[in-house]
Amino acid sequence: MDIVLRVMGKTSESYLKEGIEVYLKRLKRYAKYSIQEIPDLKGMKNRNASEQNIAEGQELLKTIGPSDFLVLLDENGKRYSSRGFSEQLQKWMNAGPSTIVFMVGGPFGFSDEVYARANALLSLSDMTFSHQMIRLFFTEQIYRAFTIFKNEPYHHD
Ligand SMILES: C[S@@+](CC[C@H](N)C(=O)[O-])C[C@H]1O[C@@H](n2cnc3c(N)ncnc32)[C@H](O)[C@@H]1O
Repeated sequence: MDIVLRVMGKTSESYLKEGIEVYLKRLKRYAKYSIQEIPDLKGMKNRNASEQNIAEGQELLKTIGPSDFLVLLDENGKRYSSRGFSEQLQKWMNAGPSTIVFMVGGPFGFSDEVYARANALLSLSDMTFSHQMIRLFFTEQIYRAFTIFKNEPYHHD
């Protein structure tokens, strides 16, 4: 099974790239996890928030297969402890989709069409993070979730 974090645009900051690489390397022994960057859309500066959301949403939805399990990262989604997330991830995996896609929204979040396709909404905090930083925080949480499944001494309650 593949676990994918799908995001709009490249990871721009080297300090984030470096941190993400650390966790991608560590994750190799546990899961088929990757970060897929969808190229930024051109001409967005002249569009209002709702137009941007709709255009980005259409791009994001093109990348979702009919049997993909889609989880949106969203401040208003369900919050878990790291241990709770680890259990929930295992349940989603046990349900047997070939791919679980976690998706990060753009500067204005997601369009209604994307919300309508989502299978679940996941919040990492009540605070809002940049769409760049969330890539690192989420990747570390995925690593943490796998070390919890495996009972390895990374997470301490
Ligand atoms: C800058 S935020 C945009 C959020 C903004 N509230 C909106 O909807 O207009 C960009 C993206 O980062 C992700 N994100 C930021 N903070 C988050 C959090 N606390 N939990 C989960 N995802 C978050 C979400 O995918 C969000 O769509």
